Amino acid sequence: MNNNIRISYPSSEKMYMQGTIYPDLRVGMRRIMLTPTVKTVGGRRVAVENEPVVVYDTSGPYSDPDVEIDLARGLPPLRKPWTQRRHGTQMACARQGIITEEMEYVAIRENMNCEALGIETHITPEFVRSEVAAGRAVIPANVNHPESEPMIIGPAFLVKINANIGNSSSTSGIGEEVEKAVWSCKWGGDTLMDLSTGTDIHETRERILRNSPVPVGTVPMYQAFEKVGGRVERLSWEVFRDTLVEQCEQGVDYFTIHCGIRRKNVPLANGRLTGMVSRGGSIISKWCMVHDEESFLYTHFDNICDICARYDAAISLGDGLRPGCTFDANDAAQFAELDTMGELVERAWAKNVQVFIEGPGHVPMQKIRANMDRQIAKCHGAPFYTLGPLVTDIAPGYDHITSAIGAAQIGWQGTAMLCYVTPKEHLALPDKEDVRTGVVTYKIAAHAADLAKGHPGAAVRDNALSKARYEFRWKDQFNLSLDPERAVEYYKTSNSVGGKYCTMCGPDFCAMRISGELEARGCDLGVKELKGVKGS
Ligand SMILES: C[C@H]1O[C@@H](n2cnc3c(N)ncnc32)[C@H](O)[C@@H]1O
Ligand SMILES: Cc1ncc(COP(=O)(O)O)c(N)n1
Ligand code: SF4
Ligand SMILES: [Zn+2]
Repeated sequence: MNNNIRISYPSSEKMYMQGTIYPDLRVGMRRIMLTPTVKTVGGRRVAVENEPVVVYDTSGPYSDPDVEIDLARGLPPLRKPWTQRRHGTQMACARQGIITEEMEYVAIRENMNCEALGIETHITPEFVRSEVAAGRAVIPANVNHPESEPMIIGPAFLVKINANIGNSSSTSGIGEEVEKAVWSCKWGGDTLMDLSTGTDIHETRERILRNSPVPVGTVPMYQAFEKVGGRVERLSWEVFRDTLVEQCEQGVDYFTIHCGIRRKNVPLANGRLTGMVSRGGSIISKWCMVHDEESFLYTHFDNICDICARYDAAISLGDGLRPGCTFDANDAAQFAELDTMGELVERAWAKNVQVFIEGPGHVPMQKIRANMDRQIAKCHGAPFYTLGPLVTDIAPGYDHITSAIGAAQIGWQGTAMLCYVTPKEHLALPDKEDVRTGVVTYKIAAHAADLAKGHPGAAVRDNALSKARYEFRWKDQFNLSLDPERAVEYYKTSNSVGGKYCTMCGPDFCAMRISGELEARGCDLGVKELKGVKGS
């Protein structure tokens, strides 16, 4: 294993913001340093400073040069002192009116440096508490995953993205999976799901958890199924329960469990074009049919909640009957399951267990809204977490894009977390480079949704980048971008750094240059001082 794993970003510094309720809190952020704007005023060249831009940072201690990284030992246990003095789940605390360390942490994190910029925000620690109390937001934070930096999933907050990693029976080792995990954090992944189904499932998860600064989710059914040698008839509540406890002990922050599948609803998927595409969903459906019994995930739901409550693990109600093609979208099977999930939400809340709802899948654009509306109508305000959705089926190799189109739309409509899809979807197990592409693609979808929703301060980075672009501050444009390495690589394919144009139009046709010259001659084109972008 490469023990020197580090994350760095060009012209960026790690910075920390302090807590108020809890002055010991240090909330990590990234500050991007910019070069000055050079103007000619009255024949003299003057340099006007551009303020650094502060951005949300998922890279944890990996980007802090003062923290020693040792993958064999794992990250520092940030949350340990907090969880040791606490009794009860985040939801239990919230309902008692207690603002936990995690709640103040996420409030600071979501606002970035809005206060310094004079941008108003609705996000206060008390607001976070009230959203968690109402079940409208989830802070996935297993007491046994102290390495994780708190984050929040809810429609009133920044839209989050999840990256799926993990091995399959055919490929990849533990070192590779840890590398993918850290890589996802570098590019902006907010949570990770370890979906391993191959060898060393327990040890792979252990190494990911100990080195993950973001919450980790799993589908415990995969390991339970592996334990019974892939023989559905041998599966039982007991095997599942023991697996769930094992993973809770390790520190898994949220579990995808397909509790919404009822035996009576399984046949609804029969007439579909692509049947069932959920692994967990197909396994539990087969169990129901083989045993001719109701699903033990449904009948034991309260037991599942009791286990999760002991560790403050959250439940992600898995969409086992999600449509696997646009033709099957919004059918009776899918919506029967969604309605069942709505029933289960209140039972989780009765035990102070945080819960969110998984959604599809493959959905053409005109059918996306009905998914969000029905989730809102039936699930009592619990956050929605969707896979894409992919808006067409005809682009294998480009399904990060077919799905990001749907993800941006459903994110704007109120979905709280978007599960990424990589270019390898439907084709092969993604590698490290696919993780980067998937994460950056989903950052685009999530950020587009944040802008459209008007999240406080979301536009600061866009405006700073646009200003840099207009002023031909190329390095600032690259450094402010989601993938600076890619931007500079493309620029260099046919430019030498620094010109007042690029090879797209060439010097004579560069509209931005012509426009800039007009302005310099005194034609005011109306660009005003931008909030949060000083030095205009
Ligand atoms: C539910 C989603 O999870 C993805 N998925 C399943 N297993 C893995 C894995 N090991 N790595 C990455 N993605 C995975 C599938 O491609 C599907 O889109
Ligand atoms: C958003 C999301 N991520 C992961 C899964 C689990 O996969 P599966 O349902 O295939 O077991 C899921 N159902 N939804
Ligand atoms: S991605 Fe591949 S292995 Fe998974 S369901 Fe589709 S065809 Fe089967
Ligand atoms: Zn698919």
